[in-house]
Parts: sequence; C-alpha cells; structure tokens
Amino acid sequence: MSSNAAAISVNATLAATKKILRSKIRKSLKDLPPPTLTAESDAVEGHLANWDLYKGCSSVGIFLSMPKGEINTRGMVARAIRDGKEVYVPRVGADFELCDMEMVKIPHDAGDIFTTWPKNKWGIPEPPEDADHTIAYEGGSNTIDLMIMPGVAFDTKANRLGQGKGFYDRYLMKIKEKGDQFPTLAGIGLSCQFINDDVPTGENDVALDILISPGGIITTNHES
Ligand SMILES: Nc1nc2c(c(=O)[nH]1)N(C=O)[C@@H](CNc1ccc(C(=O)N[C@@H](CCC(=O)O)C(=O)O)cc1)CN2
Ligand SMILES: Nc1ncnc2c1ncn2[C@@H]1O[C@H](COP(=O)(O)OP(=O)(O)OP(=O)(O)O)[C@@H](O)[C@H]1O
Repeated sequence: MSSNAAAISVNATLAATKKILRSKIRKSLKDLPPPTLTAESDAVEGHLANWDLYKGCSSVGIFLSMPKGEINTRGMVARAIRDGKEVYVPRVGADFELCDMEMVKIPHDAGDIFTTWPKNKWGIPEPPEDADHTIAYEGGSNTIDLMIMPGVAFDTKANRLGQGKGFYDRYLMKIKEKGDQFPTLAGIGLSCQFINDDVPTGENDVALDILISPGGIITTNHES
C-alpha cells in the first residue's frame, strides 16, 4: 500500500470509530429525562460561575443550545451577560457545506435572542446576517478569553468528540493561522458525555484545557 493509501485508510477508520461513538452517546442523550437535563445544566452553570478563570475573564465564547439532546446553555448565556462579559456565539452562515464559522458578539440591547433570532437548520438561534455585529478576531481585536466548547463526548484527557462537521476545529485553526493567542478552551456537557474510554482523535482535533461536568471542574495536564 502507498503511504497515501495508508493515510486514507487510517482516516476512514478514525471517521468510522468516531461515528460509532457519536451515535452511542447521542442515544443516551435522547433517552435523558428532561428534568435531569435541566438539573445537570444548572449544575454546570454553578461550577462555571464559581470558577476563578471565568470570574476574571472579560469575554466568553459560548454556544446557544440546540432544542434537544444537548446541555441547555440559556442560563449560562444570561449569567455571562449579567456578569458584564462580552459574549460571543457561533454563526455558521447559510452554506453549511463550507463548515465555516464566526463568533459574533451579542449586542447589549439584543433582548431574548433564543426567541427573536432566526434558527439555523439544527434549530440553533443565530445572529442575523443583515445586522451590524462585532465579529471576534477581526482586525486583530475582539479576542475571546474563554471559549466554552460543545461536544458529543469528552474523555479524561479532555479530548473532544464534536458533532462531526469540524466547525470548532477549523475555527481554532483560523485563530492559530492569524497568530492570535488561543482562548482557554473549556468543554461542557451532561454526565453521560464524560466517558472513561479514550475519544478517538486525529491531527485536526484540538484537546481542551478543562472540562466542566455536572460533577465539577476536571483539570487536565494538557498544555495549550
Ligand atoms: N448548540 C450548538 N451550536 C453549535 C454547535 C454545537 O455543537 N452545538 N456546533 C459545533 O460544531 C456548530 C454547529 N454544528 C453542528 C453540526 C452538526 C449538527 C447535527 O446535529 N448534525 C446531524 C446529526 C445527525 C447525524 O449526523 O447522525 C444532523 O444534521 O442532524 C449540529 C450542529 C456551531 N454551533
Ligand atoms: N482544521 C481542519 N481543516 C480541515 N478539515 C478539518 C479540520 N478539522 C476537521 N476537519 C474535517 O472535518 C470533518 C469532521 O471532523 P471531526 O469528525 O473531527 O469533527 P468534530 O470535531 O466532531 O466536529 P465539530 O468541531 O464541528 O464539533 C473531518 O472530515 C475532518 O477531517
């Protein structure tokens, strides 16, 4: 086998292994009773709120949760705004196939974005394209101190398995290519998403600095 063919086969195996793990965890998430999802989301919010790095940071990147099968971030978003942070959220834009993403600042007068902003194909609210929004890392400013990352699964070394489109991994690569400093990367999720087995990883996957589970903050030895 040529080295090129070998690399393709390794990547195919990696993608298949990730897919199996993704569907297993997605099933657990689907079966989670709504009161458990709410209680666990509140617990994660509590740990975030008490974390010194969060308390000291001025800008936070966070995702707006999907309607189902994902930790509910409404409370965390509202809290970060109340705490006076600049809060940035993803906008994936109209062409999903590009897998391109920006982090857009929530304007101070935005109101209840979960009800007023348009929803993308996954039911996630997104900042409207036509409004005059501030984009993170544009013109070398508006950087993000703390990036709260979604995931399907996280392992004990803070490796992350995402939704399988590579949006966040590509976004982080853009920051690196611009020569900007990485934000602190914190993965959040529900209990069934923190697994003892290793998450399969490839060369594009970026390990996180810290995990926040309903049980508390999990620090790692990972050097960012
Ligand atoms: N709340 C939230 N916002 C986010 C993310 C996320 O994980 N959570 N993203 C993180 O990257 C980006 C969006 N990426 C996503 C990629 C795929 C799916 C998804 O549900 N995909 C399949 C699932 C079924 C399957 O493939 O088996 C689908 O289209 O139904 C959702 C979000 C940016 N915004
Ligand atoms: N930085 C990158 N540049 C180019 N392609 C990438 C990059 N990161 C990931 N990809 C590609 O995107 C696809 C999905 O990657 P992967 O399965 O790692 O996504 P994920 O980390 O689960 O998703 P997400 O980051 O959206 O949560 C793969 O084909 C992968 O090769």
